Amino acid sequence: MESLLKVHNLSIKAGSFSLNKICFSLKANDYIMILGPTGSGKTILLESIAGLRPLHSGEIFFNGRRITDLPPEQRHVGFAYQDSLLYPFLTVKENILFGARARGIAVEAKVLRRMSQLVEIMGISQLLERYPKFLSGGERQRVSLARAILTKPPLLLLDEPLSALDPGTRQSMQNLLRQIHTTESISIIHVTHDFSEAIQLGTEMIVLSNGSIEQSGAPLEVFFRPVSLSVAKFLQGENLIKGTLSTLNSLLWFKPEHSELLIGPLSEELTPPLVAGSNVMLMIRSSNLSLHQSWESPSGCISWPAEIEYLSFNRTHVDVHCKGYGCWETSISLAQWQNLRLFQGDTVLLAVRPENCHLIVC
Ligand SMILES: Nc1ncnc2c1ncn2[C@@H]1O[C@H](COP(=O)(O)OP(=O)(O)OP(=O)(O)O)[C@@H](O)[C@H]1O
Repeated sequence: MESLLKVHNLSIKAGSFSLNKICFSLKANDYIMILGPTGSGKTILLESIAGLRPLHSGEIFFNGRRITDLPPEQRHVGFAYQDSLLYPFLTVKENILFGARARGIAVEAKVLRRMSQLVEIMGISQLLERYPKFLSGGERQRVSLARAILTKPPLLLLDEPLSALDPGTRQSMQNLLRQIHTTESISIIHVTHDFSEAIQLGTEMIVLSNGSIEQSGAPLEVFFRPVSLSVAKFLQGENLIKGTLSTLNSLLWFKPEHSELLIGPLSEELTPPLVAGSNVMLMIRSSNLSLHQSWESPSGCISWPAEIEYLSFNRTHVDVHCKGYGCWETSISLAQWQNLRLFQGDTVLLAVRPENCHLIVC
């Protein structure tokens, strides 16, 4: 499929910070989530696509047309800023209609009808005559979002658009974004710090670090298979264990540092570039590590004994922290815990399927 947006070798300098040779493309109907530590260049990247930052080098194409030097108003992208940036001397209604007014369509019945529907869904219909300084942070964010999506731009750029919302309002705004993405064919690039938001909404994910793309791909692929330790840590990878690879019976096994345990044999698909003696980090997502009271290893799994160090109870599940050949974290549902009745000091069997042992080269 043709790319709607193509960013090629984009570099930007801002003081001592630089965004380095960013390349990615977005197909019509993609929903790209951009994540990265604070200061990694997420906002600068969005601003450069919107035409608000001059490029140091590189090119941007939109619908096959080079837009690198086009001013923002000729790019037809919607932009909702992290800090809303509403016009202080305009009311909420005038702010929402601002882009439509610039295009001479603010008085059209269908535009006014869409505005009424949006403000109703967003819970801000009672605020239309207010000025921005009399709005809460969450209200300002919703006004900014309404302004960005009113004219159905083919590309929508969102910079942490839901960060100031309470969980309930955030969920309904996520539903709205999913709906406009699918039913109105609006492609979206969305910056967030919230990984669960990225999984719920994104079809693609880009992780930025120090101004470069560190990893991109389907959100769950990046979640379960981070390419580097920094991506794994940023995405709160659990069960990150340092060790080396060893050979046993011509197959590769993982040996945790300071431990006699051999975890394996590892799935051959995961290890082709790796050889015995390689220093690696093993990562097992806690959702892939199961816990058993019987000593029989579940079929097809690698297993080892461990002692429960402590349990941490949540509303729906219990995090179980164990020690045995390393420190391990897994979680079980509250209902499971009620059946198993596990306590601190109990010995259990931990098990994982070989294909869920993800290796990161150190
Ligand atoms: N005009 C400027 N002059 C100098 N440095 C700048 C300028 N604009 C941005 N920066 C710096 O560039 C870096 C990247 O900024 P950016 O706002 O893109 O980060 P971010 O990833 O969006 O961060 P956050 O998650 O905190 O919003 C930061 O260190 C910022 O201080």
